[in-house]
Amino acid sequence: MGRKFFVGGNWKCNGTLEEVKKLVGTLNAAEVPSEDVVEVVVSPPFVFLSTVKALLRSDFAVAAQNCWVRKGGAFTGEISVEMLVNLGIPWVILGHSERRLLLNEDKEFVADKVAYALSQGLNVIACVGETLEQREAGDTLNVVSEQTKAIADKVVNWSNIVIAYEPVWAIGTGKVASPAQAQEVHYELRNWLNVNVSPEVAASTRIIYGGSVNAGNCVELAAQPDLDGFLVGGASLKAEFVDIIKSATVKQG
Ligand SMILES: O=C(CO)COP(=O)(O)O
Repeated sequence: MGRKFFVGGNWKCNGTLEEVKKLVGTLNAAEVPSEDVVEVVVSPPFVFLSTVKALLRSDFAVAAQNCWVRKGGAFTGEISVEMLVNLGIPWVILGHSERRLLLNEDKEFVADKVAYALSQGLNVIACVGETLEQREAGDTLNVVSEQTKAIADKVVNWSNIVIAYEPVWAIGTGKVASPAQAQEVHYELRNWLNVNVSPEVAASTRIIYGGSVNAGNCVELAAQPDLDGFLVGGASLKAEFVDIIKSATVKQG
């Protein structure tokens, strides 16, 4: 199947220039498994992207946290896909629940962004996930399938997409999904891809987990068969992120 373990660090709206440089220094000094074993991508706020790209070790890549939905132009405050391509930024995170919920990005808008970013050569970390209310109503699988379907309806080539399953109730709350809860949704998402896209896409697409991942819970999560890595928030701002990267070796044994 060849799904290389993927660890993303989503720095969200955090950090000063000094803090960002210090964090990059920590990452650069870290001993981690080789690029054959794990793909590492960190996502600083837009204003620090160039600095991080210039200073970061060459085996780690950078991602933007958002982009405009179509070609750039008269869209005050937005950052275009073309600009990211121009700066050599290879990845973008799209559809994060903080943008879906706080900035009212609906699934069609997210899917349009994914399709446009891919069309211009970016790799996309596409986030899906249910709220606590939706989980308690038994709607988890419906919600994540609908979010994935919106993307699948607009995307032909899946080779540059990583899906991040991030249950909203687990983000920044310290309430991590149990390994079994995560595995169940990852399995169902892969099954959805199998039935609705193709067996090849289901087998090759990485589905990573996000929501209160830390050094203490990453190994058990990483051991789940349909979990191909992590999208880490809070812990990606700390040296602990290195331990999370190292959990990739769980897949080797
Ligand atoms: O939203 C997340 C990553 O995109 C997860 O955030 P936390 O790891 O802080 O829960």
